Amino acid sequence: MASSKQATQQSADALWKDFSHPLTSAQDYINSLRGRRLNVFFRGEPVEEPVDDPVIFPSINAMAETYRLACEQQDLASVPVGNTGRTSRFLHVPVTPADLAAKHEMQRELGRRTGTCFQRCVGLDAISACHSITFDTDQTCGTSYHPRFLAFLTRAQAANVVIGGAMTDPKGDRSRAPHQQTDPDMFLHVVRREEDGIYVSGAKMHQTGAINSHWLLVMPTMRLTEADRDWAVVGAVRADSPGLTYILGRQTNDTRSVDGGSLDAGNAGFAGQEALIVFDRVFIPHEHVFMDGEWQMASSLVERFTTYHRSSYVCKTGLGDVLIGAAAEAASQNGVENASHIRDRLVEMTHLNETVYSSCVAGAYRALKAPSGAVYNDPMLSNVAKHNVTRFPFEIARLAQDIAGGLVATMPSERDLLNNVTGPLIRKFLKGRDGVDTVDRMRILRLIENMTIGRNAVGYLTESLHGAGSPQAQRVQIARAMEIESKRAFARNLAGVRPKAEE
Ligand SMILES: Cc1cc2nc3c(=O)[nH]c(=O)nc-3n(C[C@H](O)[C@H](O)[C@H](O)COP(=O)(O)OP(=O)(O)OC[C@H]3O[C@@H](n4cnc5c(N)ncnc54)[C@H](O)[C@@H]3O)c2cc1C
Repeated sequence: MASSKQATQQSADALWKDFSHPLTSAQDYINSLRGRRLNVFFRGEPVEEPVDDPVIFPSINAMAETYRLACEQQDLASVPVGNTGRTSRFLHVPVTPADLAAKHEMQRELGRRTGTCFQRCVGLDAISACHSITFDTDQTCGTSYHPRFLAFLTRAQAANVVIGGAMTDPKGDRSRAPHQQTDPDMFLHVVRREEDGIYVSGAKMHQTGAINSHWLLVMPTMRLTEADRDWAVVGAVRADSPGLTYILGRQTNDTRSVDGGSLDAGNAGFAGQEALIVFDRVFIPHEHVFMDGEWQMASSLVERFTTYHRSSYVCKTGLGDVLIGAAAEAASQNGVENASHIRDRLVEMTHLNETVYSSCVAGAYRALKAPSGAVYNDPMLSNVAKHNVTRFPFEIARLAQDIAGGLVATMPSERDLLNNVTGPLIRKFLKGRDGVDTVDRMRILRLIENMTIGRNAVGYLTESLHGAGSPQAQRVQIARAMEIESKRAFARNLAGVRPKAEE
């Protein structure tokens, strides 16, 4: 599948030549995705131009919203760069607690504006982790990755591009290390080293915004041993590199986007995107390699990335704001908004949503500083935040469905609404309280369906569960940091239990 050596072995300078003008608007960004001839498959067919595909476009539009927000609220979603310009906050490595807090405010706002995964956080958290870990690697191993990484980041900021964070490998038999797998491609690995760079093969799973990105930053997915040296690889790959194949994930009800109309999609404007990315001998020039063989640094990288990324799930509170609003609207349309148990459910939803927010933001203000100068969220609070996210959106979704009623799952289609026979019947029998347009009621119910069992439930629920690591991954980190011995000492002290030595 790989093209000729000449075609694939491009220098870093050559790889950046298409990015000489910064992307300053949503339209610039959308245009930049055209004509890339990516090797993309969706529902068994190659996709010629993803931008023109009606099922894929809402996911592109969600990413584009990060550019729109940067134009509309400059201070929230962009930062100064160079002497005069600005770049996206998604390309800014936080260096103060206030930076981290601002990032979280931006993420919540984008959640509110899109009601889905806007896909740009993984890349931000990947560059943030690489900033400090390349620095630490250079100190520990005598390498020179950090200056290389800074050079890459400076170019990315100047061009204001989208970077995808590619960590999760297929992993095959989960009880085995990479070198123990029957198929070495179960984890992305170096298959050849040459004077100018390296070639990598394998795959990355569940890649958010994969074909909406300009660059992919590949990283190991777990702690490695010395025997896993070839799997210890970090590097930046252009998303249109030869040797890459993208197989897009299917999302519930995704083809409602081609049914016509805008009602049945629930959220016609925005959607998330995940893909399986297959790497077949993809070339990375040395300038874009930020780890090659330093297996002992893999666990630090994974831990640093997940510390950032687990707090990035603050975005789900923006989605929560939308869903709580939709539930309140549905209650009002049904004439029950003043019922005490309905109000109580809205309070409960808000309490859960703000609990997630508070742990993310508290972790930002209790940030720690890495030797590279980057700051990262308090690890305990970040793990607690993400662990809350593995649960609370599911409860918020349950309460939204409770308030919405069964119609959220049994409602006829927009075409039935347009049909001469069924349309009048639907308008009559799906009516709520007087003064509420039946179609408005249907729209709100479809939005609740979209976020709780439809296309954007991928982003609101399953991603909340598994993204940045499944729940057990957080429990392991919480167990490591919970300092149970000092807590026992507090208890013994108050209870008057003498320390062993005194006995
Ligand atoms: C919507 C979505 C978007 C995502 N976006 C990205 C992205 O942009 N970039 C990226 O890199 N990743 C992404 N991910 C991947 C995410 O990080 C993984 O889904 C997560 O780490 C879990 O890995 P897995 O899906 O392979 O599940 P598994 O690892 O198979 O986990 C399934 C279950 O098995 C258990 N388990 C796993 N390994 C072991 C073991 N060794 N011993 C005992 N139990 C085990 C887990 O605790 C879990 O309960 C995304 C995931 C989703 C759902």
